[in-house]
Amino acid sequence: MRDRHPALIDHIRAAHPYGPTQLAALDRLQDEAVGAPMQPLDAAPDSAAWAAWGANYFGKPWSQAPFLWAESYFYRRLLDAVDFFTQGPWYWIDLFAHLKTAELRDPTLEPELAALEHILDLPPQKRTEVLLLASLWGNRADLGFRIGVEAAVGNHQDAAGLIADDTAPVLSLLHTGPQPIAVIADNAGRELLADLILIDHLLDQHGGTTIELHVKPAPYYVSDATTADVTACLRRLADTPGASAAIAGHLRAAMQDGRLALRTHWFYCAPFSFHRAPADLTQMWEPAALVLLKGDLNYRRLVGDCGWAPTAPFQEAAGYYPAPVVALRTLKSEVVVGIDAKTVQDLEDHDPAWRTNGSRGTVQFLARRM
Ligand SMILES: O=P(O)(O)OC[C@H]1O[C@](O)(CO)[C@@H](O)[C@@H]1O
Repeated sequence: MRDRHPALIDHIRAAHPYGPTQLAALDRLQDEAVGAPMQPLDAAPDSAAWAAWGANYFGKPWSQAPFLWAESYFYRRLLDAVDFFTQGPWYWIDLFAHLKTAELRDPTLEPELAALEHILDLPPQKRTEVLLLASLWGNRADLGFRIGVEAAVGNHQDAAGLIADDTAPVLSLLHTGPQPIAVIADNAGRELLADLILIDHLLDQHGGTTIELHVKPAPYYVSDATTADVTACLRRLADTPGASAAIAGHLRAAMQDGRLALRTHWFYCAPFSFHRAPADLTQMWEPAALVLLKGDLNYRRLVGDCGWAPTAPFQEAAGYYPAPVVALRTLKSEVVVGIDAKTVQDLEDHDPAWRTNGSRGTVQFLARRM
């Protein structure tokens, strides 16, 4: 937070032609980010909620609030500073849109999308595995993580990078037949493209499958996906002729006939773990035969952002979750469970930053509670 948040504010200032009001608000947030006491939200529809959630933290340094709480509040304050929820010229202008757009315009994407033809030649079960792992490693393409840090994302996009691997039970569940699935998305851009390609395959594999794709209700953690980002990704897929464009067409058709539905909930931008999810959100998760939970932040919210021993069982940390769940995550923050002791020791010996450098991934699965 000390390094990344000031760098992000500088970046946002430089990227947009804001006027004195927004610049002054960004300056105030910058002062807080480097040590001034945390201030409450200005008048906004959700300021009463934040006033209650933050009663113990306002007036104190940001470092005294829990990390998950403080990061979440920082992104809410950024929206406030740039008048995102204020009627006027900056209303609902995504301050991170230029970063997400740049990722979709990256010329290296074109050959990757063109290569989809080869994936479609694979036998269906192998294709599920390849696309599931593509969705996992897509989580490395995270813009917030890159800003202000030198992420040592290296050569671990292989079996060695996967330090907990429940792929087998997930694949067998996905191959049982049509079922309701939920995907809780993380980042827009490359990661969301990979998620959408997986979704298309799952819909195609068993007619009768339905999928709900959960996105954030507003810009968050720089690159988190919103409805606008789903639209942008569908357009990007459609721009590459062949398999990619065909997938875009299938997904649009699935949205039109209701097999694929977008969902969101205010709680996805709230500063808490999923233990505190309200009933109307847990009711969205419960019917799923499998919830695919993407990314580092969702993982922290699943297991609780606390000091678990890395060897603590995944079941112990996530057993409360109300549906079968697979967490597909690359490690960008300290919290992790379900890693065997020998692997932990090896990682500590050979790559002490393994929990935060984004180079390791986990596929962790929990079946439905009995
Ligand atoms: O996009 P992801 O995978 O959820 O990663 C978000 C993560 O990035 C960070 O903001 C920085 O590493 C973490 O605090 C957060 O959990």
